[in-house]
Amino acid sequence: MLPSKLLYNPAAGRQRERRSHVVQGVIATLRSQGFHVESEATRAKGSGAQQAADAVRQGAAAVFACGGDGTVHDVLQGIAGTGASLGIIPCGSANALAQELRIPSDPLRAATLLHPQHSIQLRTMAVHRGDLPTLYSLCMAGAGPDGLLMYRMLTVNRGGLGRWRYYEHALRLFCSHRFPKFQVEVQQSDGSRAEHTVVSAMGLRIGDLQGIFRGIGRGASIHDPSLHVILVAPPARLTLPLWFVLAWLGLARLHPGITICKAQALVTQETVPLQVDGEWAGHVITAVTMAGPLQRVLTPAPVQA
Ligand SMILES: Nc1ncnc2c1ncn2[C@@H]1O[C@H](COP(=O)(O)OP(=O)(O)OP(=O)(O)O)[C@@H](O)[C@H]1O
Repeated sequence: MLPSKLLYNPAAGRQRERRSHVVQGVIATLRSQGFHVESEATRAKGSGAQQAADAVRQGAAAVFACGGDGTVHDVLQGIAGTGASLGIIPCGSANALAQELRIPSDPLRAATLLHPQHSIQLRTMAVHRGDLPTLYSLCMAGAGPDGLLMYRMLTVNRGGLGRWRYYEHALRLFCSHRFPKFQVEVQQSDGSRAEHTVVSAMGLRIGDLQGIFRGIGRGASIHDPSLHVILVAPPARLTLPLWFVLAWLGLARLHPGITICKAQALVTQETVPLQVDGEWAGHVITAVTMAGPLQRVLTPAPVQA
């Protein structure tokens, strides 16, 4: 039996009143499959990182994040580099990483497919933020409008409306805000470096950001050892909506103001509003690299990395 901890976010997703019932079912299933698992609710926003680190210190060899991408993000901060495996039980309104790994969106069904011997090693992104602690990610980091959106969302009661709250606030932000341009340096896989003036810069590991942002990540993959970089040139009023529409149609590469490339690092030359995995990460000078630690992740079936 693999000593494990399941951290569930009582504030994630919908059907929160059923969460403890679902969690009990998930635990029973995981136990029957070889995980000696104990559960604990996350205590507050971001607390999953410390709780996951404590679980590993107390002997957990796997930590399950039961929630959405935000809960996975929190747990990863606590276990990256420790050797503990990450398990994902989707219960959020956005479960993009689970989907990328072909983990079913139904939590009980997901639990039935996870076994201690089924896992892959994935390289994490390291997101350096000046004096702030480095963050690790398996999903995405974005500087510019998406960072600002996550800052705005800090004060919003999401009230179980899930993604619709994001869409509403994204629209409001676009209508009310001027997005300043900033300089980024892209270090490409062949060692070359290029500077760009942009209004938005993203480093992605997943191809489907779900919902109306679905098309934006097309071409990115968690199994790709390099970073999928998307840069959007000014003027924001023109290039951002055109990007959105063309991405929706699967034609983002036709956008004259968009650069899409594979890279090893993406560095901003000035402070920018930053989001990592859909979480506000500060107004910082940022360096996103593919040099984070390898992370073992439980998957439904053995997959060639
Ligand atoms: N006990 C808690 N109380 C309040 N917030 C929490 C708690 N535990 C975790 N969180 C925070 O909840 C946020 C959302 O978590 P998550 O992404 O897992 O759910 P979600 O329903 O997909 O999220 P959302 O729709 O709000 O993006 C994260 O910022 C996480 O840190």
